[in-house]
Amino acid sequence: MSRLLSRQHLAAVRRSAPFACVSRWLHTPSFATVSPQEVSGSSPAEVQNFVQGSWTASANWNWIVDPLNGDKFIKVAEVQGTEIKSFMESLSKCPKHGLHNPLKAPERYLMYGDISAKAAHMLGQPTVLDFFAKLIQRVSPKSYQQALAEVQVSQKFLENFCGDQVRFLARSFAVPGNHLGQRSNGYRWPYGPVAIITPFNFPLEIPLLQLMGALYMGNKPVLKVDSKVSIVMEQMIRLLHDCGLPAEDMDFINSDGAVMNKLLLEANPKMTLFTGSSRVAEKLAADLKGRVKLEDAGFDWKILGPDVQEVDYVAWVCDQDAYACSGQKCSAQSVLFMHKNWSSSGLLEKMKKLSERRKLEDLTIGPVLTVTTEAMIEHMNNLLKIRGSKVLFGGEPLANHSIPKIYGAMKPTAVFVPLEEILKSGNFELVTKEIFGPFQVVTEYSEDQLELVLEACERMNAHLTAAIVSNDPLFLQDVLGRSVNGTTYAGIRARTTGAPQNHWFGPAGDPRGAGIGTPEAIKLVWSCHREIIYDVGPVPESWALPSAT
Ligand SMILES: NC(=O)c1ccc[n+]([C@@H]2O[C@H](COP(=O)([O-])OP(=O)(O)OC[C@H]3O[C@@H](n4cnc5c(N)ncnc54)[C@H](O)[C@@H]3O)[C@@H](O)[C@H]2O)c1
Ligand SMILES: O=C(O)[C@@H]1CCC=N1
Repeated sequence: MSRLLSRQHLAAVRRSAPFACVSRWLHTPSFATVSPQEVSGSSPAEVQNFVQGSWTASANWNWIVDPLNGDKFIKVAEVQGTEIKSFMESLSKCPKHGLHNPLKAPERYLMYGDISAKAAHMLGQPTVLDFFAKLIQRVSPKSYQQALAEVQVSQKFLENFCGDQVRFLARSFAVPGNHLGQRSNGYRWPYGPVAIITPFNFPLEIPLLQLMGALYMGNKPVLKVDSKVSIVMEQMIRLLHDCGLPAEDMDFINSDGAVMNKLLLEANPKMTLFTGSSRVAEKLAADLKGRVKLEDAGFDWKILGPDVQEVDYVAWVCDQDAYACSGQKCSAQSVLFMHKNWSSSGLLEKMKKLSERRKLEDLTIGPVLTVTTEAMIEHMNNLLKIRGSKVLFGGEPLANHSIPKIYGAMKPTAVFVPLEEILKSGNFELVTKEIFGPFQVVTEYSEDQLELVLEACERMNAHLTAAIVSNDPLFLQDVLGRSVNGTTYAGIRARTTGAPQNHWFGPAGDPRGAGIGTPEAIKLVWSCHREIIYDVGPVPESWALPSAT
């Protein structure tokens, strides 16, 4: 039973387990209480909560089923509505001026630089990289390379904020005043008690980068990750504790959406970072009276320009952008606007061939955790009712698998819809609906239809990632100047996915838009501006009481 075990118990398990199991446990990192290879229906894992410095269970266990075979393989102690009091108390212990700020406990900025350095070193160990990559694969099935890349981005992020880089996030500025003794200082100030809510598809990267950003700026966060994948962050929190993260600095809650909603309404965090669907994002924005930053849905576009070149490479990037992680990236290529010059280039045939390479055995195609096969087929059939539409490839369920029916299992699919049809008001909402699975819409445009393409992009509601695949500088300049997506790649190698830690990732065009991972994102999301005006005198000897004004 690879349960959540105390260190002593773990040592006993390692002593008593059969050699093969021992060898696996021997390669399990010291902080770990689960083994990715062990977790299964016959050896289920447990996930607990962490509140006010202690790991806790709950009266309610929510069983998570293995996305590959439906076995109950993880049980999560999901906090019930009657059990949120300790989380509320914990958040209430943090004042609005935070656990630290530029004028209070500044040594904590240095502490977090040290924690980042230690965590970066530990996460960079090959066995630890592999541990998290495999654990991610178990709960959010993606290819090993995709899972490893998520861990590597997280590790590089931690490297980025070693040493003085955390205190540099709180860099302030001074402006001279009108008279001696007066000056104004601009500071980045924490919010204090905050909340972080993250989805299932990046079990480590999104929660970790947002958690550390919140802590760096002096906040006290309660973190909630989708229960389907929260085992990953539970293990990462253990790693962070081993690297010096103070036990009282953050809480970790497992719950369903409704209980988390209740906690937010009753604990009143001063800021909530939400990453997930637009439906929930808009609800929370209303419930929390705007005290949110959102990374919500992505309906991400790619425009191929008139200059056809590097067709094999472009086809490969299109395949990766649309179908890696079975299309379950907020940055996934959802619609491809192909200039007509590409129609005779063989691009679509190459994309079809690449999609057919994908197989369940290596998880280059796999379970879809929030859209069923039936829902994807229904969406496809609705698109096929549009005049001139057709399936380019895919369009069928995966075969020969044991993926439970609560999850989707679909071949990589592309549906062609004529551009003029897309723009018709009766079709636009349907065509631009985000399908969080291996599904994309393809269309083409002629030289004189770029305006229609840009109209389509303007009418979309989500402006997360985009790609303009061209090396024509005037074309790039024109499209970039008349679009808004917050993370836009431009050039013949442009992609929509795989954002690393070294550039902004987030939507644009929405004042509630969040970002992740960069200094700009951390400061924008996890701090606010505070101006302190010093006016210490001396009062001039000649001063006399002026008339009232
Ligand atoms: N912008 C980004 O960076 C980004 C990244 C990943 C996923 N996403 C989006 O997330 C969606 C897929 O994830 P999903 O279907 O799990 O999203 P979801 O909104 O259903 O769930 C996201 C998280 O919110 C929690 N939640 C649900 N209802 C809640 C409520 N009322 N109050 C508080 N918390 C609640 C869930 O338990 C989960 O932890 C897609 O739309 C995708 O585009 C966006
Ligand atoms: O490329 C992506 O979709 C991920 C999500 C958050 C940052 N990068």
